[in-house]
Amino acid sequence: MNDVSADRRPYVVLSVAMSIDGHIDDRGPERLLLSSPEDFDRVDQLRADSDAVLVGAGTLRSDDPRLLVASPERRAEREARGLPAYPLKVALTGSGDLDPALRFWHHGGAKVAYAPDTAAAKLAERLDGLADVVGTGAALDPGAVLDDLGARGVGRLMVEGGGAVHTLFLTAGLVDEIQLAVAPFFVGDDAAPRFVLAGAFPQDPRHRMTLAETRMLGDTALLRYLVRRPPLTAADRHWLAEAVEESRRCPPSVTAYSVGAIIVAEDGTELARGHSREQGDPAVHAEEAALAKLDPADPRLATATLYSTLEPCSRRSSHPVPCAQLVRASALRRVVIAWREPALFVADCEGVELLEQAGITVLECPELAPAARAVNSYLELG
Ligand SMILES: NC(=O)C1=CN([C@@H]2O[C@H](COP(=O)(O)OP(=O)(O)OC[C@H]3O[C@@H](n4cnc5c(N)ncnc54)[C@H](OP(=O)(O)O)[C@@H]3O)[C@@H](O)[C@H]2O)C=CC1
Ligand SMILES: Nc1c(N[C@@H]2O[C@H](COP(=O)(O)O)[C@@H](O)[C@H]2O)[nH]c(=O)[nH]c1=O
Repeated sequence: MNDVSADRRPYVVLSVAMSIDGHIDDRGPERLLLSSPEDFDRVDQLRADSDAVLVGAGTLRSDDPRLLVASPERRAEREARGLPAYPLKVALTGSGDLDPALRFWHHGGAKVAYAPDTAAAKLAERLDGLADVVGTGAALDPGAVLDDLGARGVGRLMVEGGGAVHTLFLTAGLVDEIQLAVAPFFVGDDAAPRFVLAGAFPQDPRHRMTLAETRMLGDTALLRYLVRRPPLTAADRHWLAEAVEESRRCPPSVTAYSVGAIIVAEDGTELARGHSREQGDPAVHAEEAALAKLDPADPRLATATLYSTLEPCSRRSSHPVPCAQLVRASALRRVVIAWREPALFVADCEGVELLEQAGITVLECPELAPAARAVNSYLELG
């Protein structure tokens, strides 16, 4: 194993589709289709957005999945960004008993398998170069898996299941986000596989997750939970609401968002604020305008928070440097946003991911998203 610290671990998104009664499959020989076509498309997008996709040995044996990015456009888009067409494929096994004939090993790009040390040597021999095989110590250790993936440059990991693997990562407190698709039917069989097994989950009645988003995908409901984010404070809500007020000052534009941003020191002092297109500059963004008013060496920035009504941009045509990069280049380490950027001007904004990859804490306040969005109701947001 590579010896690296936990701060290089990837952001972990757990994705699962379950029936209303919490099952992720039935007991039949075929894979049960729970997702709607629209939800399968979400899964494909999430794979394309990930650096690695991980499944457990149980899923490999029962479903024999190929675990690819199906869309040629998404693969081309990855390649245009300098990435391999397919994310790294990752398998977890306790026993090391994985058949080299499984389709997993023969499609897509690079593969890596993790197993306890006792099983790893046997598996490496059996796979004979089909995948990198890495021992994680005496047990199958998910933290060691994340350390090794981080050292391989994986910034964003998608965990696709099944139930034992979901339980392993969740009970270890290693999941950042859950994308839970709920299919509109019952399986009605106690013995069918469940989303999770019994276990001690850090998220219990006293530690509730943040429901960041609900989305209708055909007949399937997508629930997006932020799992291990510290809760927002009353001061965070106050300042974000103030940023929404600031966004109302933006000169109208049918080709750009109206955004407000405020930078607040740890002691609650407002340091700077800005809004889109302020002072007659048709291209300036709110975060950029606020940052420009501060000395980059201001020592208060390191413990300050940037409140922005919209996710900082990751690509832009207006100015050369996107706001997520400006924030990364500043001393700021904490960002609170109300609203993720919809796919209107940019297909896939990665502002939050870019910030998190730089170790910046990003918190979302879903209850202020409708207000931030309402200021932009003149745009065709879909
Ligand atoms: N609806 C959905 O979104 C999805 C559904 N599924 C379904 O999930 C089911 C499979 O789930 P499940 O059987 O739980 O299998 P998993 O895919 O979770 O893999 C379980 C295996 O991983 C290894 N493992 C996991 N945790 C540990 C641990 N703590 N210590 C040692 N080894 C560990 C073991 O491998 P080994 O056996 O080699 O020792 C274990 O058998 C299938 O029916 C599949 O269709 C799967 C993915 C998504
Ligand atoms: N049935 C089911 C899922 N099943 C999972 O999808 C994976 C196989 O993908 P592929 O290689 O593309 O065929 C595998 O892990 C399988 O268990 N996923 C979902 O999002 N929704 C669903 O309804």
